[in-house]
Amino acid sequence: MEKVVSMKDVSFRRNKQEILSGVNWEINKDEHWAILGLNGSGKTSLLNIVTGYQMPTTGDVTVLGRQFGKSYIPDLRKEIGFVSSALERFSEVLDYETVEEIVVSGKFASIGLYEEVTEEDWEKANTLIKSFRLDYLIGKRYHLLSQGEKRRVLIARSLMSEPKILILDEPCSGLDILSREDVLLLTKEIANYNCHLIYVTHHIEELVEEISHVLLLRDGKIVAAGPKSEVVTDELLTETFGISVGVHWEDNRPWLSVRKDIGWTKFGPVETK
Ligand SMILES: Nc1ncnc2c1ncn2[C@@H]1O[C@H](COP(=O)(O)OP(=O)(O)OP(=O)(O)O)[C@@H](O)[C@H]1O
Repeated sequence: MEKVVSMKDVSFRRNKQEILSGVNWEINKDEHWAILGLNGSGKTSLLNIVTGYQMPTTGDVTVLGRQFGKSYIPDLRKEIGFVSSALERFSEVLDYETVEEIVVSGKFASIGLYEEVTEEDWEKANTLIKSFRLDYLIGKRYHLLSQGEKRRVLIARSLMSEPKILILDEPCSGLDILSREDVLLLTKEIANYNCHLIYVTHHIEELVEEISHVLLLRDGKIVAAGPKSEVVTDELLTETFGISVGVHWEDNRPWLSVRKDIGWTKFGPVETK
């Protein structure tokens, strides 16, 4: 069966720095992944390779049936949706557009409305707006939305082009608990849109039920990659984050606590028992 993403022995070097090394990773059909790792662990670099924005220094990469080095990569990008807080930096372009204009413009995978929009496009945008429970915002301009509403609108927009992979890069960063839960509820909807989710976060409590698999990254190397229940463990997360942590599960959702038996100084861990 064709893999959604396949990486074999991938490395990525810049200025003699080994940013990624020995990366072997596969996403199969119907899997939804989360990527966790400290700042600077290589998450963005890994995603830049998946989207074809950066070529690996060594190794083989195939994404959605396109083998890097042998396929035309710009076509691939049309099949990958990407939502990150970086998009909000373009907000002056979006500011005076209405919620429905922003969602429908996702058809062109560009910011703003530049091409002709058909009746069918509007219908599709309206369906997305309804299923993402954004209808109460119809007619409202982007700059008037709360941070959480902006994220949800951008996620709805990203599905207009029917991507086969959707990357959400820290979609809940900076949100309060209520807005975070609203965004997390959307992951259920996204799973119905026939696309494969890659969800980047620093917080394991965002690994909701729909996330089936997890990749842990530390210093550019994979600590573990596989089914969520096998990867989200005390030992593997402690290794990934470099601080002693414990996981507990509530309603199939993991939560993290820092363990008291180990204290931290600037020189590293010390026993406190
Ligand atoms: N093009 C590049 N040239 C030089 N160094 C780079 C380049 N891209 C990334 N790096 C370095 O590689 C390391 C990994 O960066 P990356 O942005 O992939 O980490 P990250 O896990 O996404 O971090 P964060 O959680 O802070 O976003 C960092 O030390 C970064 O400075």
